[in-house]
Amino acid sequence: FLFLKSKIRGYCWIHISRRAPIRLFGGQVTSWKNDHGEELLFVSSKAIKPPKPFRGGIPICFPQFGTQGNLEQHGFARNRLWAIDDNPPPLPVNPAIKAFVDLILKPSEDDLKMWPHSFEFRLRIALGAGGDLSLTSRIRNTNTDGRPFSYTFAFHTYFSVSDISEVRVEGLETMDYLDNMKGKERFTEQGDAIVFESEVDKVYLAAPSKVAIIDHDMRRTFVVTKEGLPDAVVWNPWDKKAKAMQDFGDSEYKHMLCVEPAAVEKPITLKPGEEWKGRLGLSAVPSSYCSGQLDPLKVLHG
Ligand SMILES: O=P(O)(O)OC[C@H]1O[C@H](O)[C@H](O)[C@@H](O)[C@@H]1O
Repeated sequence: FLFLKSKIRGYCWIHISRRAPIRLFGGQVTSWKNDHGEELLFVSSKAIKPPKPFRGGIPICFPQFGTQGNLEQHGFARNRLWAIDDNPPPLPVNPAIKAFVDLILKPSEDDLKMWPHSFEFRLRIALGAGGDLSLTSRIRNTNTDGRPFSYTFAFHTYFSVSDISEVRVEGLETMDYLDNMKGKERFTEQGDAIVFESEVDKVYLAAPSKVAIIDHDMRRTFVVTKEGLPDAVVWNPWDKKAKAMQDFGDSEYKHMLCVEPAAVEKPITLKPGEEWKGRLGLSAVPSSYCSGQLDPLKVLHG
């Protein structure tokens, strides 16, 4: 089968290959498991029900990332009911894909009052034979008044990690970033891989197409690939902000890390009839870390 549809707690979920449930509210992947049934994405034990955004999995930020505009934080797509797209325009066939589902979001009359642009947002969620997960976004300007529109975007991916203090992110060293905690001021990352000792909220600019999250304790490496999305946001709220968030446990920051392929610094502009495509690829590979034996270049370049 390609996917199953079920109704749990009054709202609709779909499951592809029993390994990745997707919430139609938000078009949001809420779980991704490996062959051993281990959860790879973080979901807060305090995640709340619609109409609030769901804390965990892979929320979609569109048409605005963060507070960069007049809309609600991260835009409205994560707060809308998406539909199953029964007849999506074809995408190039990838033989590694085992199962997929297509979703679609179009603006409601109320959305058009807030953001006066007509669009079709198609999302393909696919599982590969080895358990890899990919999300492909296609956004089309369907304005009939000849007007272009611009937006910012992110796949706000929450990874589950054993202990944030033991995690390293490889691939972003020496990159320029905007620090959301310092009024979006621009800095350059120094030296080594990124480690975590306090709150982090950074937008890495023109980040590489592959980033690795190395979890020593779990002996696992997440490889995040991105296409069409120049930036990568890295976020962990740490203890103080965790306590202030209603839908997040006080100590849950220890077990999560957001690495979010995104288009933040330079908004994407589409003319009527134009379509943009962005892709997120996730794989989780076993890593046997033994004091410095893990070769980051191997992780990043295969
Ligand atoms: O609480 P939310 O609206 O889901 O946002 C959670 C976080 O998302 C991103 O990572 C932003 O860079 C952060 O500034 C924000 O705090």
